[in-house]
Amino acid sequence: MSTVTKIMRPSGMTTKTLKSSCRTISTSCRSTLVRVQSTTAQRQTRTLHSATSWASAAAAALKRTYLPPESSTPANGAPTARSQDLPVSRIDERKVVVGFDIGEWAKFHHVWLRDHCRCPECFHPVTKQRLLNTFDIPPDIKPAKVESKPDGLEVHWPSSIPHTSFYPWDWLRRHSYDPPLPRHESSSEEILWCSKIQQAPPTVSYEEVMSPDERGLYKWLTNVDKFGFSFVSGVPATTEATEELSTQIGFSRETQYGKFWDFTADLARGDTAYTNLALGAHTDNTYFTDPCGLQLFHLLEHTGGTGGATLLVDGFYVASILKELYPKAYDTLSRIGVPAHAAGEPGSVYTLFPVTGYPILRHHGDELVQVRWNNDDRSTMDHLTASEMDEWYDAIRLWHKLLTSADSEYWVQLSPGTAVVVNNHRVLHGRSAFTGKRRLCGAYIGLDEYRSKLAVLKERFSDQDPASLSAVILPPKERSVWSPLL
Ligand SMILES: C[N+](C)(C)CCCC[C@H](N)C(=O)O
Ligand SMILES: O=C(O)CCC(=O)C(=O)O
Repeated sequence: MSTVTKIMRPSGMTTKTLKSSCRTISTSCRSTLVRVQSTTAQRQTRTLHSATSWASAAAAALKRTYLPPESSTPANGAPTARSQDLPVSRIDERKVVVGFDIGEWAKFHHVWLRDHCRCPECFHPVTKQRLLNTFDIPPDIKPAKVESKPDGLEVHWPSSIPHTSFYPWDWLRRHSYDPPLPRHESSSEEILWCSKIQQAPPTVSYEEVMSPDERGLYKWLTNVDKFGFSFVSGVPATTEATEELSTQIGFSRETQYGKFWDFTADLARGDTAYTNLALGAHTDNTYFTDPCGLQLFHLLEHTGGTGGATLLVDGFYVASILKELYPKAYDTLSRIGVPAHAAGEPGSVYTLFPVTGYPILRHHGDELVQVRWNNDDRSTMDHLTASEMDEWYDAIRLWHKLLTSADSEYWVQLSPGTAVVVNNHRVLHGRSAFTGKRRLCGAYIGLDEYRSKLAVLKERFSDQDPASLSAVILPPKERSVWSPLL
């Protein structure tokens, strides 16, 4: 799955222009970036399949174009006959070759195919766990026969270890690796945002979210999936209602601050969150190996004072600007680890292992998957060379400049009744200093719990637009052993 980050520049702006305009960014959001997790090529149009049916001679000629040239050793078994427009398959010395389309073929190791059999004997139909012992498979196993069936490839293993396996075409194609064929899954879209998001912040109503059909919950989490945060309006201003709201997503993540927090500026816990100081844009739990996934906040009260506005910044948006304008700094922040600690509680002291910590920008391949930034919770930087130290400070200064620009910052004054959930791996949060009595409640939710709930809701509603889901309560769909998730 590749990720494409596109910067839709105001017309006529070139990168050079961009640099100058970015440095003088005032209020206008420089651009809207749409980061689309998309497949690479679109499926080639099956021009041939729409053509008239083939004469056997033509089909024979085509088989050659469907499949790569035969391996040096003669293949055992001619390609299965192509009929009713089915993919073709052939047994080579160590792999089965499947021709899905003109020029779209992939090879699968014999041992891989046997190892991935998902019949009830090899793969538990209920628990979706593997039952087959991989290490009982002879390393030189080879199918006796392969057959192209309407729904998939049927493989007959040799009579010495009799077994028949079946692999749906779509599943085989999705898991192709030699070579990996372009994926055709619908793209899931991440929308990077700047301060302009204030015009239409992603919001769902409490009533929708709490609806038993889970339609509103799907809408809420789809917002978080796209924007990295979402408000929930109309939440009763109580800890009970807020806790019930957070458990709609999943069980909360307990930490040294408790399972569900109800906090104010009384230093009840050893952290500046429990003061009235301003907190710059940060992500939480930088001192944990695995920072929490979601963070839910609900302002329950603010009386007798001012300030206490909430700050949200899209870390992926800011990172994309840093990458565009200062690629060297982007690389530095993607490489150099930052140590962190939480040492304000007498009964606990959290530090990172390895002690040199993790980079501010974490990637999976080329894709940015996490922003980890809290300059207040940072420990001592002592693992860099002198020149790296200069490089790192230069880089975080550029990062800070972009992070705190009017273009990036979205300030909002929360009020009782409106909760907000942020993806702590992407969106940074903070607050302005305040006076008076200010009380918030909320919870952390693990990234895996959030992703699991979203995946279940996608299974249930995937073919419907969350915005237009009917109020009908859909029963949970039976999860197939061929689910694209497994
Ligand atoms: C529990 N509550 C969210 C109120 C505060 C947590 C402390 C925040 C900490 N400085 C961090 O950045 O992780
Ligand atoms: O008080 C707030 O609005 C946010 C506090 C905060 O940043 C945190 O608890 O992580």
